[in-house]
Formats: sequence, C-alpha cells, structure tokens
Amino acid sequence: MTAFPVADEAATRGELLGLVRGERGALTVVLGLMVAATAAGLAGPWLLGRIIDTAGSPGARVDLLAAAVAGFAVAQLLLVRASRLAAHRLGERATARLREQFLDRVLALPSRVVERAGTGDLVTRSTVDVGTVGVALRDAAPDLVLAAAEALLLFTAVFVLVDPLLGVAGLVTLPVVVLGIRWYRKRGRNAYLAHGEATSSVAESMSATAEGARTVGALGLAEARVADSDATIDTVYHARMRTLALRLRVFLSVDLSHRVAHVLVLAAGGVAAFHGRLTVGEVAAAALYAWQLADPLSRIAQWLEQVEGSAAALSRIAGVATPPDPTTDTTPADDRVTLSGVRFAYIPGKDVLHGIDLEVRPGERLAIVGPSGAGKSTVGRLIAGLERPRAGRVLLGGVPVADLDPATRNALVVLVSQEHHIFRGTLRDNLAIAAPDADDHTLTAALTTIGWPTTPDLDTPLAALPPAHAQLIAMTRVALRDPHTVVLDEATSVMDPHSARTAERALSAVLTGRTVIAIAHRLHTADAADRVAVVDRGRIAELGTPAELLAAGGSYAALWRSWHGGD
Ligand SMILES: Nc1ncnc2c1ncn2[C@@H]1O[C@H](COP(=O)(O)OP(=O)(O)OP(=O)(O)O)[C@@H](O)[C@H]1O
Repeated sequence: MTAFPVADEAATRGELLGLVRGERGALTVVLGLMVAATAAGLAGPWLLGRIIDTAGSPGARVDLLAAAVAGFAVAQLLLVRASRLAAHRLGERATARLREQFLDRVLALPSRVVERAGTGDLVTRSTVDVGTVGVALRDAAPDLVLAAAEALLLFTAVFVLVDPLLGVAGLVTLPVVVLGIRWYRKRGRNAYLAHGEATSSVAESMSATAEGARTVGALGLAEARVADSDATIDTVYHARMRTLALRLRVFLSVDLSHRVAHVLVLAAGGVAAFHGRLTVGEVAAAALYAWQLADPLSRIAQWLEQVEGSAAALSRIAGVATPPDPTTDTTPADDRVTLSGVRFAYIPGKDVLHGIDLEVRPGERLAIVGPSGAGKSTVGRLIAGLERPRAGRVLLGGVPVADLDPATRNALVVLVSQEHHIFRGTLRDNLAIAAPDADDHTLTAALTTIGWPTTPDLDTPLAALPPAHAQLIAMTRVALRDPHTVVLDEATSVMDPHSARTAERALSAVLTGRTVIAIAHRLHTADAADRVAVVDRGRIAELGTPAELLAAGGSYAALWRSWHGGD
C-alpha cells in the first residue's frame, strides 16, 4: 500500500478541467489548425481520383490537378506542424502548472502527514506521475484529437466525395473498435493504478534503504533490503505485463477491424465499378481514404495507453490532498505552555500518551527524561503543534497550539531535532528560510553570535556539511526566527566531543532568555534544568527540581545513578 490515496474519476476530471481552464483561446487555435490540416489532407485522394478519371480525356489539365495535389500535401504538412507546435506549447504550460500545483499541495500538507507518508510515494507522484501526465498533455492529447478528426473526416469524405455505400462498407467494423476501446478503458484504470502503486513501492523501498544506510550496514541487512527491492521490482514487472496484455488486445481489435474494413471497401467498390455505378477513379479515391485510415487508427490505439496511464497518474496526483487543519485567529495571551489531560495515538485505538498534565512557565528550562518509547518526543511534538492531541488540550498562551496558523506558530515555538536539513544553495539561502526579510547584516550578526567558526561568507555554496556546521545553521535559523519557546529533542548526541562542544556553545547562545523544553538523553541536560519531568509509559511519573527528585529516590534518582555511572 502506498501512503496517499487516489482521487476518484470525478475528482480527476475536475483536476483536468482545472488545468485546461483559462486556455480556451489557445485550445481554439490548436483545434482550428488541426481541422484545417485534416481538410487539406483529404483533398489529395479526391484530386488523385479526378486525375485517374480525366487523364485520358482531351483538354484535361492533369498538370494543374497534380500541382494542386502537391500544394494540398505541402499545406497539410505545414498545418500539421503548426498545430503540433501550438499543442506542445499548450501542453507544456499545463504541465508546468500541474507541477506548481503539486508542489503547493505538498507544502500545504501538515508535516506529520509528510513524515508518516515517507518520501518514495511522494517523489514518484511528483516525478513519474507528473511526467506521465505531461506527455499526455503535450503529445498524446493533441495527436489523439488530430487522429480522431482525421478518422472522422476520412469517413465523411468517402460518404460525401465518393459514395455512401462505400462509406457504410468502411463503417461495418466500427462497432468492434468501439467495443474494444470500451473494454480496454474499463480495465485500464485499475491496471495503471496498480502499476503506479507498484512504482511507488520501488521508490519507497529504495529510499528507505538509502535513508537507513547506516542501520543496514550496522545490522548486516543488505540481503534483506535487496530481497525487499526485488519483491517490489517483481510487482512492477507483473503490473506492467498486465497493462501490456490489455494494450495488445486493443491493438489487435483496431488493426483487424481496419484491415477488414479496407477489404470491404475495395470489394464493394470493385462490384460497383463492374456494374458501372462508380468510376475506377472514385474507387481508387475510396481505397486511398480507407488505406489512410490505418495511420490515425493506429495512433489512437497507441496513445490510448498513454491517456489511460496518465488518467491514473492524475488520480494519484489529485489524491495527494488532506483537508487543511483548522486554524484560529486568536492571539496567545502570553508565553505559557499548558498540557491538560493530553491523550495521543499514532494508530487509532493505541494511545501512547494516557493523560499528561504539565505547565511550563515562561523562561523555564524543563527536561523531559524517561525510558525509550515512553512518549517524550511525542510530548515535544505536541508542544510544538506538530501533532494534535486525541483528547485534552495543549495550549500556548491559552490557545490550542495546533490551531495556530503555521506561520504564527513557527514564530512562537520551534522544535529542534537531531536532523537539520541543509538545502541546496548558499549559506544565505539556507538562513533566509527562517527569516526571508532579514538583510545580510542581520544574517551575519546571527551567525557570529552563534559562534560560526570563520568570518561568515553568505555566498558560500552549501552541499553536505559536517553535522556540527549543520547544527550551527539550525541554531542560527532558530535565533533568526526568535521564538519564545524551544523544544529541543537532544540535538548534540550524535556528535564527536569537539563538535558537540561547539554545538553546545551555539545552543546555549540561542537558548538564552527562552523557555526550553529539552528531551534529555544525557545527564547534564537534566541536571542543569529548572525542573525535570519523568515520562514513563505515556504518563508523567515524577515532576520536580533535579534536587527534589534525587532526594525522593524514585525513578529519576535511579536514572541519575545509572547516568552517573556511564556519563
Ligand atoms: N510515527 C509513529 N507511528 C507510530 N508509532 C509511533 C510513531 N512515533 C512514535 N511512535 C510510538 O509512540 C511511542 C512513543 O514514542 P516516542 O518517540 O514519543 O518515545 P520517546 O520516549 O521519545 O522514545 P526515544 O527515547 O526512543 O526517542 C513509542 O511506542 C513509539 O513506538
């Protein structure tokens, strides 16, 4: 199962209409050029028929007719090229808009949704699926319209320019084509959705292996990861085979129908010519039209796959949407953090917090300690407004923190974890994320305060940075954002001692004067706190100053003793 759902057919149609809306003028130009190109193409066979019938008669201007045939052929070529160019531009514009819309949609997702979804599915939808829809908009859709118009006009030409009887002969097999296409479309959606889901699983498996490379190496999981990837690749292979099998059948029905129709037109034309109802030239023109049908029909069959695949891709793109979290306009009254009766579950029915009550005073340093899996990080995420409690309230200055709109919330409370993402770009770009309006002077001053080891050069391009530098950038971002509360998910535990010291200094510079809620994995973080909360199995087991808790001789005292032995 991939992480995000797929939109139903009605929502997908709405998405498509949204993409082409506003392009009515360009669409009219494209369609006009296509119809003109097709009409120019139809004149050729009719004129050739005239040449055949009049070539022997005295005074016939075969040369003029031949010149007209050539003229129409050139005109058709130019019109086809012009219509394709216009259609490509239209398709590219729509694809660019789709990309932008998708990015906006991903950015609007609550971070908890993105985190839980994993990256593979989102990346596949934003690259493979958007690309598939792009090809359909740019190439398949215009050519499909062109091919359908050509096929329609070819039949009309046989009816109008040659003989209705031959037209009927050419249409005898049409129901087989229509039924074949309907059969294909009925099965296509599910087959292509399954293919898209399988492709996402491959990306999911690969990205999990890459992201967890250290764990894979440390625990010798290479074989298991390879087996996992093999399984997902196998699923893609079978899903692809299914779509190819469907396509093969629709190709067969279209090709066979066309061949049979062509033979029927020739046979009926032969009989009509034999009885003198039609001239040889008329039969030749009809046969040429019927022969010409092969091209649009095979293009329709070929593009059908693209259209079906991209309809499924568009459903997957439209599926990446979550109703936005409700927000409030109420401004927090003060900087107080209050949790009352907080219960929380990642998986419905499985609470990991069972009624947390806690009040953090402005400017206080609170350390949260406890065994692994007790719920410490979850408390931190709730305070930072990244999760909503299932029951109870998490308030910032009297307002539910998760209801604050993200920009307001991020200016008041920031969660600093061990993962600091450095984006491609310069040092300036990476800091501007936190303070888009800050000038160079402000950025440089913030870096200096934080203890940037050299004179900061904001134009330095950043790629992979050692953890200590990434940490300094993260701290500078916090300083620039200037929140009153920082939730610290033990930010220096993965570093070597020297880097950790640099990071510690940066941390203490940035934390001065703020409320700090530190999820502590080390003794001195807890020791230096004003108060310590011990979380155990989703409850606050102890709460007090470090000295009080030590004196009480409870679980903090036991933890302190074990830390003291090993810190
Ligand atoms: N995204 C998630 N989906 C499902 N369960 C989760 C998720 N994140 C955490 N949990 C579960 O919630 C419980 C509390 O996790 P949490 O990370 O808050 O504990 P912790 O005390 O911070 O642990 P640690 O010290 O190991 O980081 C654990 O049982 C954990 O397995």
